[in-house]
Amino acid sequence: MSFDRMIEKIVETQNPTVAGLDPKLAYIPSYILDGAVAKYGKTLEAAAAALLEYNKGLIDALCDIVPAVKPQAAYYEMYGWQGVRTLAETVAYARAKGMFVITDGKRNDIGTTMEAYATAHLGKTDVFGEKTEAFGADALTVNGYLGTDGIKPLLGVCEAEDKGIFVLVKTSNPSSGELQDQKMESGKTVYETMGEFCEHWGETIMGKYGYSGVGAVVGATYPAQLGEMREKAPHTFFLVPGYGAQGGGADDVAPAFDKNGLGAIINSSRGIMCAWQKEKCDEHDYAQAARREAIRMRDEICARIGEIRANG
Ligand SMILES: O=c1ccn([C@@H]2O[C@H](COP(=O)(O)O)[C@@H](O)[C@H]2O)c(=O)[nH]1
Repeated sequence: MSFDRMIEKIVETQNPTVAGLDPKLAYIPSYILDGAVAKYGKTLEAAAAALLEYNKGLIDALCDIVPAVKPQAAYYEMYGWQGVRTLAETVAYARAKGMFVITDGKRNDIGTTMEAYATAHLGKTDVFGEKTEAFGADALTVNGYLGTDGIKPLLGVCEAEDKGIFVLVKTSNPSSGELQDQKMESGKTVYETMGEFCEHWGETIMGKYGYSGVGAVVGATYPAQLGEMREKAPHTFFLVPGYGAQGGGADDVAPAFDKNGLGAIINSSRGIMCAWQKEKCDEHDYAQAARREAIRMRDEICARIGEIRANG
């Protein structure tokens, strides 16, 4: 019902990062693509099979050092139902390897439809009286801008199934301020108000480390707002995208952490997935290149957290 399981994985691996799994065919080594095309032809089936093999290689190489993965649903939906099946298989594979899985779906809708999303991604679907996990993630990203009606259905599922949600608060993209930075009548910004909602929504699903099961997405590309929200939303765990490919670095993400070095998990997707292309190494070494980048990222961020803690 909270992020306790994720926090425990972060502490166990001593690594507050999450590897994004946003696979595109352009990132996948040709030996994997050629094998899939030889088997299935130039079809969606081949693309989905290539994605799965690529993801499994990454998960195998990362599962002992990285606590979590974040598959972004759009990269799977792009390949039709075959791609969506790969999403479900990726989630199951990562969980079987002990990783915490955050499905980045940014779902939102009115109450009854949100109930269906909650059941699909975090809960158990009733199939002719039998309860079955459909996608089975540990956490889901959601958009809270439809208000409490759109979030409440998730809270019950989070409590019953020990799952969590990350609500979009201050996103990493360049135009996020067009709406999110606007001042409301209260004098507070829209993102600050959404952060307050997260604190409130999480009150009933509080965990033993002081963080609830309602987290917030706050971008690494806005370090000042990360620091501001860390103070203003002390019970809200942050999922921080924008490190690496979007320009964020260790200094930028440092304000996301609390005095114990917890409170945030930093995402890198392209930085880890495409490390083999950046390194220009042998394509057969793609998963080990991802591991090298994950270790570099972990060490850079942990060193920065350590400096801050040492300086009080
Ligand atoms: O504000 C947001 C919310 C979500 N994202 C997602 O995170 C990853 C970032 O990928 P990189 O390759 O590390 O840039 C991607 O899945 C986005 O959809 C975000 O970037 N910003």
